[in-house]
Amino acid sequence: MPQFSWSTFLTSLELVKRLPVEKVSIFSTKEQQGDEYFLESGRDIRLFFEEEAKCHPEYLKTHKEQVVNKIGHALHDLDPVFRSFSRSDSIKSLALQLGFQKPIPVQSMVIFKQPFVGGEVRPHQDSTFLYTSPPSCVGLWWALQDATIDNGCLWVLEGSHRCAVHKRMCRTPDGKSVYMYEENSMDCNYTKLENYKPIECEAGSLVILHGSLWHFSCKNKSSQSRHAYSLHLVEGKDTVWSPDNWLQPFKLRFEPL
Ligand SMILES: O=C(O)CCC(=O)C(=O)O
Ligand SMILES: [Fe+2]
Repeated sequence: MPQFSWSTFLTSLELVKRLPVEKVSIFSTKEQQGDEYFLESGRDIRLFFEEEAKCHPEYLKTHKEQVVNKIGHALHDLDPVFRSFSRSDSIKSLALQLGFQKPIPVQSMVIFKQPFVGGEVRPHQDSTFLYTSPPSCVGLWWALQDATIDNGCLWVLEGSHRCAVHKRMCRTPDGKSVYMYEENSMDCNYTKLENYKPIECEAGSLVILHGSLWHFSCKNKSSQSRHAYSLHLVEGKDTVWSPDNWLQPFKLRFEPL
């Protein structure tokens, strides 16, 4: 198993300090992220904030490290420390063991689940956002801190990796916003939260998420943060990256491991 490189964690804290608060972009899984700042973050490194930050713009400027929700989405290409970790031999070897022939990292995020304000991530399948034909997305999620029920660990719907990809988030033809599209009818009941199981794990643990697996995480109501690094791979051999995915390679081409 690829060991997490702790220098990447320190780098993410440095990035939060260094990156400008150009725009108070709030990350929410309740509303669609249709704005330009989000849509162009696929091939850049950008900061997103908790909903609470919207009401406290001054606080955000002085204490952004306490209200940052995530940094994304091309750390694995653009930041040298994240790049060397995300493209290490051990991650490539893991991807090959998982059955990838030409693994391509397409998205990376440091997800901060801050004490008291860290927001929920609603139930979803990762292939909804990173769709290939046929679907091939796999998420690698490292706990940077112990993840518990109290601080908002992942919850997964066992067996749902066998479900079809229910919805897709697509870019509108003008490229300026996104909409949800029902790709397949609902073949598993993902709405019953009591059927999900918590994945509590220690700092450094790696959780591998099949792109069709339904998962969510709750708001962090505790005083302990629950930060994570998440890297998504897709298959580059005999698959097609959907031209209407929100995340497009544009000038920064996708590069296999
Ligand atoms: O860390 C979380 O709470 C959610 C992460 C997630 O959905 C992902 O990495 O695919
Ligand atoms: Fe996810």
